[in-house]
This record gives sequence, structure tokens and C-alpha cells, in this order.
Amino acid sequence: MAGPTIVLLPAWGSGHFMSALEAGKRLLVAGGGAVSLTVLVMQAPTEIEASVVEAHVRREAASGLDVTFRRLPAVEHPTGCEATEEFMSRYVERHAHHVKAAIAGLASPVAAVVVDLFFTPLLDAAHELSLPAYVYFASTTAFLALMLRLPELRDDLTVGFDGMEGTVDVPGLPPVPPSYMPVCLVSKTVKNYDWFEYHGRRFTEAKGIIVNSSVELEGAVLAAIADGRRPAPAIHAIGPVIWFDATPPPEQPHECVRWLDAQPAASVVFLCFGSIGFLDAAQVRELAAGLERSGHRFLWVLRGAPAGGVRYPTDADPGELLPEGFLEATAGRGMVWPRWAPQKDILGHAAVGGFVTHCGWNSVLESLWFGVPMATWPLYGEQHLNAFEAVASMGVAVELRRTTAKDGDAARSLVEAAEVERAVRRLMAPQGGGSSEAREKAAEVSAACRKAVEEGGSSHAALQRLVREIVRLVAGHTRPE
Ligand SMILES: O=c1ccn([C@@H]2O[C@H](COP(=O)(O)OP(=O)(O)O[C@H]3O[C@H](CO)[C@@H](O)[C@H](O)[C@H]3O)[C@@H](O)[C@H]2O)c(=O)[nH]1
Repeated sequence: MAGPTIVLLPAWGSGHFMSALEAGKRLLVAGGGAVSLTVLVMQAPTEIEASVVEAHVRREAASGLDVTFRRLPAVEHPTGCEATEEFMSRYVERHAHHVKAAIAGLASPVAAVVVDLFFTPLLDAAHELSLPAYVYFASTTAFLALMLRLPELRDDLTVGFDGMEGTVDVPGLPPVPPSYMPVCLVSKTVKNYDWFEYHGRRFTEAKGIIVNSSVELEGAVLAAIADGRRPAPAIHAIGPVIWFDATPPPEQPHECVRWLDAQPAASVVFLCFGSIGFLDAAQVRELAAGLERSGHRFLWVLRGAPAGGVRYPTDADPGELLPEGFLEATAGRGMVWPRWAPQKDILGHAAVGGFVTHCGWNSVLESLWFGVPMATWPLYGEQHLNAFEAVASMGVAVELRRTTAKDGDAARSLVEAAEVERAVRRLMAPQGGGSSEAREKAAEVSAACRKAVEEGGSSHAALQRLVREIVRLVAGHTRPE
């Protein structure tokens, strides 16, 4: 009979899929041949997301590691969902019987089932098959701590965080002003809040939560979760889990990298807003004006608004989006790249000295890995909380503040040009002299993160403990009665 396998159920978005897959591969390698990895691939709900997943699967299937991919049958899409996370949770729920059948049909004994943070309805399949189940949490431990607290917070909130006075107690963080609460759960009257609360409750049913973080990054939060004041699952902090493409680099480096090659060290501010982030036309104009006035070199990944009912941004038309004369005025010191860019190659380039980011957790970790300080520009999801943590708790970022102005009857929130200019100047302040504290702190955190995943480091040790636990469990549940 084939050896035991770990079954992984990753979510389809780039920020989740690659992170979970990389974590699965680390378990596989740490297992030293004791376990293989089986990835159950859910059909992503849109064509564009499905093609991104397929590209990752093709590349990983050729990696030579003991990873098998199995596609799950398609299901009907739920309708009438108010928000992305609600859609995701209800879509996943519909897969429960397919997942159970797929796991039950595997030729290998199953060592453990690992599901994405939005896939907790699938814990039932593991329980029904008497298999140990873990959750892979691709975001911050602070967001996990908040999700675990949502049931008790519901009683404290009249409407939601948006109407709340005072601060929110997120275990292990300094008091959080309500404006930094994840936008996906500002109001408790929306279905999204119910779903996050549902997942938070279910986390405690898992054998453990594997987080993409480390003691060095979020030690206080990890300690606060484990302090016994409320029910909490075991946490395995094995991060930073960052995926690096192992395929040989192209003969000709990417155009962005070639442009960076011609810039002085630590002189360029890089701007990128994740896999689905984009700015509207008015915001693009403010950002352009601020960048121009800052006088700094920049590499800006500019995306256009999604089109055709798909939530992915389109390639931008800089001529249409940027203010007249901007490209001419910044020629030689600025580059605008209108489509997907090789973010990790850029952040790892010596010419990059700062990162204006939407604060997706993978982007934050990648920036810290390379010791690049950030300016925070959260857009959606849990990014406002990540931004707060990066500025107020870790000290590795400067904040970009929004101004809210009246626009007819509605309120409109914008990061104004003067704020961009101020924050970019502060972010790019050189080491020593007017040194940015965030730069020094980011360099320290970079060293700590790299050490954490090396032999003898905290995350390396946590990974080894987790694999030993999984292997012991296999021995337990496959032993004859
Ligand atoms: O032009 C681009 C844009 C993005 N990336 C990569 O895409 C990933 C983006 O991940 P992340 O920064 O986490 O952003 P999202 O894709 O927006 O991630 C989702 O998942 C994260 C992890 O749960 C959450 O923190 C975010 O809020 C959520 O939007 C990173 O690896 C980037 O390097 C590129 O390589 N090139």
C-alpha cells in the first residue's frame, strides 16, 4: 500500500493558493519521505481565477516533489451573496460531499487534512472520516485572534465597528481604533460578519491552526491566544511561508528588473496593490501628483478597473488614467508598469528602498523578507488591520492617511497628493541622519524572519513538531485494533 498522505484543500486566489501549497511542500520536505502531499483542487469560480490556479498546478506538478493534484467536480454557484467572503464560504459548503468522497477514495491512508481558512465547512468531511484536520491561515495571527473573538465581540457591538466608540481589543496588539477593523466585517448586520464568526467558531474544532507567521513577527499575539482566557486551538507558526519560483529564470530579465538595474541602491519606491487591487481614476491622479512632487524615483504597478463582471483588474492604459504631462515630467526617474509584475524580484532588487502596499499579508511578508520598509495603503479584506499591525505593532511601516470629503450626498475617501508626498519622503528617508525608523526595523525583522525558518529557528522547530505530530497520528489511526 502507498504511504500516508496529507490532503491539502487550498482556496483559489493567488494570495491563498500559493501560500497554502508552499506550506504543504514544506510539510512534505520536513516529513523526509514519511508523508506525501495530495492537493484537492476546487474549480475556481471564474475563468480567470481558474487559469491562474491551472498555471500554478502545471508548474508545481513538474517540480519533482511527491505532490499529486486531483480536481474536484464543479458545483453550482450560490446566488444572492452580499460579499466575496460570503460567496466563498457558501461555494465551499457545496463541495462537502465531493471532498468526503475524494478523500475516502484515495488509495493512500490519509495522515491529516489541511483546509484554507475559509474552508471550515469541510472540517465535517474530516471528522466524519475520523481524520485529524488542520486549518492553514494565510493571513496574520492578529486576524486569527480577532476571528476567534468575534462571537464575544458581537455582544459588545450595537451595530458594528463602524459605529463603535473607543478601541477594539485584539489580543496581543495595542488597542486598535475601529477604523482599522477589517472592512469585510465592519458591520455585524452583514452576512460577511456571520461567516467570519462561523469560521472563527469552527477553528476551535481543528487539531491545530497553521499560521503564516512566526514568534519573531507576532510573538505577543501568539502568547495572547495561548493564555487560556478563551478557547483556542493549538497554533503552529511556521512562517514566513513565501513561495519562490524554482523554474530557471528567463535569459532576458524582466523589463522592470532591467529598469531597476540602472537605478542607484535603495533609491526607488515600489508601488503595487496585490492581485486584485486597483485605484479609481481620481485616486490615480492624486497619487501621480504626490509621486511627482516627492521627487523620488518610483516603479508603479498601475492596474485598470475590472471589466466584464470579473473582479480581477485589467491591464491599465496609462495614457488614459495618468494626468497629462506626468510621464514626461517623471521620465528617467519613474516607470509605470501597466500589468502583473514580478513583485518578489522587484522587492529583492537592491535599487528598491520602499514599498507602497495594499498590505495583503503575502506582500507584507515579502517586503519584510527583503528588509524593505512599507507605506500602508489598505484597500479591502483584512488589510486595514494588517496595516495597523505593521505601523503600530511592528514599526516597519509608515502610514498613508485618507481624507474623507463630502461628494454631493456621499462621503468620499481619498489619499491626497500632499499625503502621498509626505509619506513617500518619510519612507525613503536615508539610513542614518534623517533615518526612517521603519527602515532600521524592517532590516532587523528581515534578519529575524530568515533565522526563524532556518534549522534551529522558531518556525523551523514548529514545522518539525507539527510533522512529528502528524506522523504520530498516522501511526495511531492506522494501527490495527
Ligand atoms: O503584480 C503583481 C501583484 C501581486 N503579485 C503577487 O501576488 C501575491 C499577492 O498576495 P497578497 O499581498 O497577500 O495580496 P492578495 O492577493 O490581495 O491576497 C489576499 O490574501 C491575503 C492572504 O490571506 C490577504 O492578506 C489579502 O488581504 C487578500 O486580498 C504576492 O505574492 C505578490 O508577490 C505579483 O507577483 N505581481
